[in-house]
Amino acid sequence: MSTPSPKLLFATTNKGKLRELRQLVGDSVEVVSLADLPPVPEPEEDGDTFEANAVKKAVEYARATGLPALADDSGLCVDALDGQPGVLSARYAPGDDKARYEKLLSELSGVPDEKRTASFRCALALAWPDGRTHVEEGRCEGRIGYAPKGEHGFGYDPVFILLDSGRSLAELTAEEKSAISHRGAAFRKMKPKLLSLAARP
Ligand SMILES: O=c1[nH]c(=O)c2ncn([C@@H]3O[C@H](COP(=O)(O)OP(=O)(O)OP(=O)(O)O)[C@@H](O)[C@H]3O)c2[nH]1
Ligand SMILES: [Mg+2]
Repeated sequence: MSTPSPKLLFATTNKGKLRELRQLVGDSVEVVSLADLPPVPEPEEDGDTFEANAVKKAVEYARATGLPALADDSGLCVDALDGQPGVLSARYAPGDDKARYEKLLSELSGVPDEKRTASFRCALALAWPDGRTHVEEGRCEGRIGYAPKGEHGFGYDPVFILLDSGRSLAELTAEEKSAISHRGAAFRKMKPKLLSLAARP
């Protein structure tokens, strides 16, 4: 029996997102990641919204590879910073994730608990090689802590505190995070479209 051909490209360069998307999709759809394919130029993320950037990434990766592509544009919107870093979350500070959340903590120094509210947002875009697209969004509410805690997750997770439990997103297992996260919420809305890719004629 021949190996079945891949049905869906996870079009992200972010290993944390890739890990979460793989766990969310399980074995319901055959997937490949960018690392499995010949190099493809990285789209410029010049949109003003998560949706615009997610669609741009999905369309460009689908055209370049000939595969249906699922792209994720996401970020952290902090109320006391007028929604920043928002779509610029990945570029908020040079260096690594730690440098970025440390900058955030320093920007919020002296800001009291009740004004440290924030939300994670995620737009997931599915694009077919012919240019058709479908977008779903999700969000997760919380507040920014005062020091990092937890070893799981990625990005700003160690400083993002959940309102009900007081735990950081980085203190949750991958399954616990996906059950309440912006990405998990967007993914569950997108899932029927993804399953339709796997359907055999
Ligand atoms: O703590 C976090 N938990 C999350 O669940 C999460 N989701 C997104 N982010 C942050 O938001 C930016 C995304 O930027 P982004 O959408 O452009 O992705 P990226 O550039 O890393 O990869 P790509 O998918 O574009 O290839 C990056 O700084 C991420 O750290 C998160 N941080
Ligand atoms: Mg990016």
